[in-house]
Amino acid sequence: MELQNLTLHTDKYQINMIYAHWKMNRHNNIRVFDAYFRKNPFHNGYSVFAGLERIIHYINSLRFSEDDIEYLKTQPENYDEGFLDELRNLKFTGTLYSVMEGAIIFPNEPIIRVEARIFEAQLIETALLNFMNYQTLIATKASRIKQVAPDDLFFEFGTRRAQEADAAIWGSRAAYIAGFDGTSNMESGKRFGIPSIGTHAHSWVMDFESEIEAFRAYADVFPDKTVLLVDTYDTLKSGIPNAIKVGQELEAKGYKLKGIRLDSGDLSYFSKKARKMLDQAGLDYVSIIASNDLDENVILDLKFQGAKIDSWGVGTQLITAADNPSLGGVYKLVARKEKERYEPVIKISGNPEKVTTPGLKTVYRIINKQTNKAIGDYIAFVDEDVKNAKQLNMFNPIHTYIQKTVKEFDAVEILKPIFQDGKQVYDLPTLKEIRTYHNEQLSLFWEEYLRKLNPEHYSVVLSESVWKVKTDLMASKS
Ligand SMILES: Nc1ncnc2c1ncn2[C@@H]1O[C@H](COP(=O)(O)OP(=O)(O)OP(=O)(O)O)[C@@H](O)[C@H]1O
Ligand SMILES: O=P(O)(O)OC[C@H]1O[C@H](OP(=O)(O)OP(=O)(O)O)[C@H](O)[C@@H]1O
Ligand SMILES: O=C(O)c1cccnc1
Repeated sequence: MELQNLTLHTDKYQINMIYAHWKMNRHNNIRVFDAYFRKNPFHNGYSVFAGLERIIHYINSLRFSEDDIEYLKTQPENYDEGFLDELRNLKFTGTLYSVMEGAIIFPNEPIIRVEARIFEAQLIETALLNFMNYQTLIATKASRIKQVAPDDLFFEFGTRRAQEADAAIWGSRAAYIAGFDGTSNMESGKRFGIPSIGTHAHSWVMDFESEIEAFRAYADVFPDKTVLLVDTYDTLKSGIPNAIKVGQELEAKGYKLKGIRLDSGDLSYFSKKARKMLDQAGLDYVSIIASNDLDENVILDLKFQGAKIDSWGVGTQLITAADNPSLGGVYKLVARKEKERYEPVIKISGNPEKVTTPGLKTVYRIINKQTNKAIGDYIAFVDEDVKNAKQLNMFNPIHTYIQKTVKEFDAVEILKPIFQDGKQVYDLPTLKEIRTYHNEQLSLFWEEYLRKLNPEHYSVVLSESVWKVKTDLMASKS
């Protein structure tokens, strides 16, 4: 895949900060940043991580071109020539840990940790958050949608309504990670190997003298792949009867009509009528696909009404995350490396949820050995031995009354090394592997945490050492 250079895809204040660091000769100081978010979107109980592949491509192609440098020269900041030379030589030399795409993740735990020269670590904040926030948001929305009808097929139809091309392309990949089955976007199909699918539009029908001619013509061209859109004129009186006629004609030629698509009106009523009419005509194998501003709530309601729909085309609501259009992921400085020691740093806030958690940390998923289900996530300093601990005190830093001691557990570190000293040490998994990993991850959680309405709160806790450093630092700053 062609790598796109997005080095200037950053906020100006990042460039100005790294310039000021350079002027003060602080730019080589090693710093640690954590990326995390504070609240699940859509009132969901979890989020689904996506965006890592693009972050890896971005970091691997991090280079200021001469064009970029020329642009920087036009800026009123009047950056020194020495700084521009430093930029000319820039590449990522740091270490980056991340959870894997498809992972189930929760608020307030590091999902990406960057340890690098401040010069690099500061520069990449904007793009890294941009990729992580959008793709994780869409994967989470897709997961909610898929969950309401796990045995049905879901197709991503949102390109025309997406916030421009990148969102459409990477959004359809995010949806596929979280369980969608295909996309209408051909570029995503080509780039990522996602199954691409398509029916036809109303314009196809309107371009012929009659609906039946339009259906026949399409079936002639695609005799074994035809899905007919039946709502251009009158769904019950002409659309479905004409589709049945064409289905029977196809049968006579040894083919099978694949499906019909409903795109307006009462989708429950029409689908039940359509199913009956198709079955009575011997076309019980013809599937019914629905579209029209669908989201997880409408689909759930249609399932509840007993709609006879097998496949769902979901566009606008998914690709724009319409009911919660951003994920508020942040990237915070958590430690300064001084002479081989990591000095934890903190950002204080009146809102306890916004106080940062200091130090060089990692995240363990604590799994009950008997049930093989996740109990909670445990944030500890990297040098704490969590895996071999006899017992853990799961102590919630915000809701301090929540405490439990766990004994028979496996601690699985969910942050994985992606770059070590600038070198990529992580082999990119295939999308198939990512989908499998996602499903394995889902199976680690009790359904109480996964349900779409009022899910149980999943515990994300701090080790006692992290909590102590945090409270001591808070006390020292107040
Ligand atoms: N049985 C149903 N129960 C609940 N919601 C439904 C049902 N049937 C359709 N819907 C949803 O109701 C909304 C109907 O929107 P709208 O009134 O704009 O569509 P329409 O008039 O049928 O079609 P269009 O305007 O696209 O020709 C859509 O989001 C659709 O998915
Ligand atoms: O509704 P979405 O979930 O976004 O799914 C994609 C929509 O795009 C197409 O409609 P079109 O662009 O022709 O316009 P329409 O929505 O007015 O039918 C298609 O027929 C779906 O209705
Ligand atoms: O193939 C389809 O039916 C389709 C594709 C994009 C948007 N709406 C429908």
